[in-house]
Amino acid sequence: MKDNIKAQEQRHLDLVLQKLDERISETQGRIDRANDNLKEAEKGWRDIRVKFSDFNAVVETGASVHAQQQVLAQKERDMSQAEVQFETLQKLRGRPYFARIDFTDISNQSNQTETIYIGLASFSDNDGHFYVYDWRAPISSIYYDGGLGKIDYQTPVGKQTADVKLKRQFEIADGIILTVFDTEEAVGDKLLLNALSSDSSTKMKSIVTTIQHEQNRIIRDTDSDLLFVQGAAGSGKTAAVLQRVAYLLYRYRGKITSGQVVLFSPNQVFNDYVNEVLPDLGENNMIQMTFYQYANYRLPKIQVQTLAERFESENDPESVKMTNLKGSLAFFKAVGRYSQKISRSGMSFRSLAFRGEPFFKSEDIEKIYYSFNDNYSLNQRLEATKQALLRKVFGRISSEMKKDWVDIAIQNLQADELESMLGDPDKRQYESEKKERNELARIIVRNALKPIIRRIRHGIFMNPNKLFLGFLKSLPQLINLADFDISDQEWQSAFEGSKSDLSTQKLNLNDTAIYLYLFDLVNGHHGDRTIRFLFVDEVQDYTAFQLAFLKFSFPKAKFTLLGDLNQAIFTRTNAGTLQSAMYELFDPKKSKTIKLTKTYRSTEQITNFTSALLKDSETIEAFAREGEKPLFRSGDSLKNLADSLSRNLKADLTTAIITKTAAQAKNVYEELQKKNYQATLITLENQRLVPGTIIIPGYLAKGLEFDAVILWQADNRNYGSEDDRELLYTIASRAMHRLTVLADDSFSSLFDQIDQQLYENI
Ligand SMILES: Nc1ncnc2c1ncn2[C@@H]1O[C@H](COP(=O)(O)OP(=O)(O)OP(=O)(O)O)[C@@H](O)[C@H]1O
Repeated sequence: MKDNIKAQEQRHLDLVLQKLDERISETQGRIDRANDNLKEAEKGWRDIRVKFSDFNAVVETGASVHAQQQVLAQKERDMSQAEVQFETLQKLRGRPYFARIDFTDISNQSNQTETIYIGLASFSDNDGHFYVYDWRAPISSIYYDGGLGKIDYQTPVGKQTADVKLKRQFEIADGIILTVFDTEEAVGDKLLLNALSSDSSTKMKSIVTTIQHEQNRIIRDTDSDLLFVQGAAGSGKTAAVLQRVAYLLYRYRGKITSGQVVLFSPNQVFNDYVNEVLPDLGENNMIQMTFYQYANYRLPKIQVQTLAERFESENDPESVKMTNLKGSLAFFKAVGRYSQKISRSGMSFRSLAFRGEPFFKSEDIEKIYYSFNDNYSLNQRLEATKQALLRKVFGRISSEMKKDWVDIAIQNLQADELESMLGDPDKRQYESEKKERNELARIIVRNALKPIIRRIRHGIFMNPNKLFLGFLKSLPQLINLADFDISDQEWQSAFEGSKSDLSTQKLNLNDTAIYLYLFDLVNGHHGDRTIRFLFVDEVQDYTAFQLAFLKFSFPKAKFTLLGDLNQAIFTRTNAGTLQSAMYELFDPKKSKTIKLTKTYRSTEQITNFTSALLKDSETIEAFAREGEKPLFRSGDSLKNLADSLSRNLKADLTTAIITKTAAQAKNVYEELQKKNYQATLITLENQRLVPGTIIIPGYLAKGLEFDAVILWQADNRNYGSEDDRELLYTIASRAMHRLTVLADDSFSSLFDQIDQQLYENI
């Protein structure tokens, strides 16, 4: 019976492949024709006569150039459409579909059973018969959402119901059906187990064939302005979010592009790790950056604290208490209040000099700034000040022209300078020498004034550093510090820290967000309104302030925040606080939280162990995939490391040795080199993952996964305080198949709470 089904399905597959082949050769023909057309069109340039003899000739030339450009653009569009289609067809050729569903559409009240096949993209013939449905099509949702029987699915015109009679899954390779199985579940565990048992790779893979019901809710959500996803390590948050981007680009095709979607990721190594998923799904990558990159791009002249500095600096200027304050929504609001105060007084200015002399003193600019109507917004005030200053600058031109420095400048002019100012000497016609001198003087003065004009136009007469420090200084009047358990003295010393940082053009990450927000408010910036969807991965490492600032900076974007509150290695954010802060910023009616409790990355043994490491953790359910218990090995770490590495090598696993700091990683690397052991050291964000053994500090391993993880020197020296628990959990949960914990002597007491049955001590 089963063979019979397989044979029938193979016949159907052969038919689809034949249709695909036909379409591929048709498309190849279109590409060839489009190519010929393009070449032909390019020849059109030769027919354009460039004429500048009179005005009409110039207009005529311009019109022909424009027409030629239009023709070329159209041909290029034809060409690239054909190429995109060709690529999609080629992808389908390898594996046209992965599932089949038979159902009756209850909403239609028709009793006819329909059969659809689901794959990476839609494929239909010219009569509109669909051989394959895109996994993102509304109807495809029923594949992910349930077993057999009645299932609702959302379409752009509302909810529909289908009665599912058959769900069939396929494994296909090179045009041959390897396995067929019918299932009554949403996505059969067998298929999922196959997907999860495979080896890790340096690039994340797509999960379209095995998306789980809860993940599908995340992927297809279009109602929420704020979608908050809380999920344990390895529960597929990142995977879901990447499929979500692909889904949104499909759902809003023609309305949004990948350039209107931004993903804030934990570090650049991670950016590199995930950057093939969307192209594999036939979509372009969204914009991806870290918060540090964004801040750095906004403040090119200031050295923003890097990830390594933030994690490794021994004398971290910001205590947890201070981060709680500076990262709070209350602080964010205080910046807003301060900026309103600024419309009455307190703005800081810098003098503008001209030829070494003050042109505008800061007090003069201040007087102008506050001379306008009280109800001017900060933006209007700034614009009005710019206009007033520019008027004064232009008003100075004629008096400046009479000055001696101008005469000297004229006398020193070289012939070529003179020519570039006044044009060809043979064609110059001035009534008098005086007129010629005046013309030269005007040009010289205008040129000399250019820098000051530019500074005025760019608002460089404001002093953002002073403004920022002024704000910090007056904070005790804006916020009750005691609510954050901070004394005036502690605040004063934090203020001194920020002041001294700024004197060397540096800012820590808390201060950066504050500085930028205040700067944007006083400059009347309203953020980037083109971005429609914004994702923040590892949101637990952000403060409420940073998130509120992102909302301010991308006011038209719908937010999807993904986090695991058990992995808060930077902020030690309290779960509830971050979530409730976000609910305060968005309309609660348009906000949703989805929890993912099942984890997929690690074997059941590893997940049980890592969950036991947590205190008051959210529910974590392991996916049933068998493996070894984690191994604890104490004694000579280097010897144990070599043993563990060779064991993993025998099992064909790639291994990450994860240390606490970059310095330790470097040390391990040097030791391995002495033993001629091949490994790659990753200590900088801009490095890429490579196959084989890697050595990496924990904070750069965020969001990544490896076949095997060796946790380096997991003793009390490295992980001695409660604050290290999240980091330890984050590192251990990177392991897919095997976890080894090493310590020279005794293990960190953070492991004490774990039932000894859950690991093996050797
Ligand atoms: N539905 C699924 N089908 C197949 N594989 C899945 C599925 N969901 C998740 N995975 C796999 O599980 C692993 C972990 O997923 P992912 O990295 O998205 O988790 P995460 O929640 O972002 O984890 P972390 O918070 O630890 O970074 C990945 O290898 C991913 O491909």
